[in-house]
Amino acid sequence: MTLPRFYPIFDDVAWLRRMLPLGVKLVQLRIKDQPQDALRAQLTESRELCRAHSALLVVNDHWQLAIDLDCDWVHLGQEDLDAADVAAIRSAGLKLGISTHDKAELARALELKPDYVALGPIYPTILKKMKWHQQGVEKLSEWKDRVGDIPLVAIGGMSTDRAPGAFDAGADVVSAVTDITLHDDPEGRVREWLEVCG
Ligand SMILES: Cc1ncc(COP(=O)(O)OP(=O)(O)O)c(N)n1
Ligand SMILES: Cc1nc(C(=O)O)sc1CCOP(=O)(O)O
Ligand SMILES: [Mg+2]
Repeated sequence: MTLPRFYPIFDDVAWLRRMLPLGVKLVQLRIKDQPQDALRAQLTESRELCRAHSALLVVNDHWQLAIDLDCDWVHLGQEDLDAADVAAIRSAGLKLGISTHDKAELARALELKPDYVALGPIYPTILKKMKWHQQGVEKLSEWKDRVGDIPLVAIGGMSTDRAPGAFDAGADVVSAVTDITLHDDPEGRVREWLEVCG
């Protein structure tokens, strides 16, 4: 499977309203700590916006809601996998992306036949506290050897300047949050990302 090479992550549908018209074709909605009705409204509008812009929407964490709302993709981390019903996700036809941080997590992910594998944090991230030290781009080459044709996503501290190095090392897709959301001109930054990612 070939995925778009630029994969921004946002915490509110309002970002999707702004960024999808610029040409973003793969986007994750990563919402923490919202009540179920608000989540449902966010996912429903995001699904419709992505359909209207021919973009892929990946729902982080909320796999049951993604099934219920007829979404196409979910992203799960290792702790999410402990509680998720992967068989239900698969039988509902959803595609699945999985986070990995070490070889044991990668082995677990590969057993589930993921539609992409993410490796992070490639560089230090300020988005959330992580127990993992930065992996470095070299680890992307090792991961690419291990995942073969499964798309490999580089995440964590990524920027437009760092993206080419990640692609050269073996990433198929580069994901970013704060490089966009904390930028003075998020739309301008997304345009730069789209250019860098070709
Ligand atoms: C593309 C991508 N990679 C990694 C993550 C992290 O997932 P997870 O470890 O479950 O952590 P949270 O994002 O849920 O805090 C991701 N969301 N997307
Ligand atoms: C959500 C997330 N997961 C990571 C992982 O390594 O699994 S790093 C990360 C944060 C990415 O944000 P930023 O681009 O601002 O560093
Ligand atoms: Mg998660």
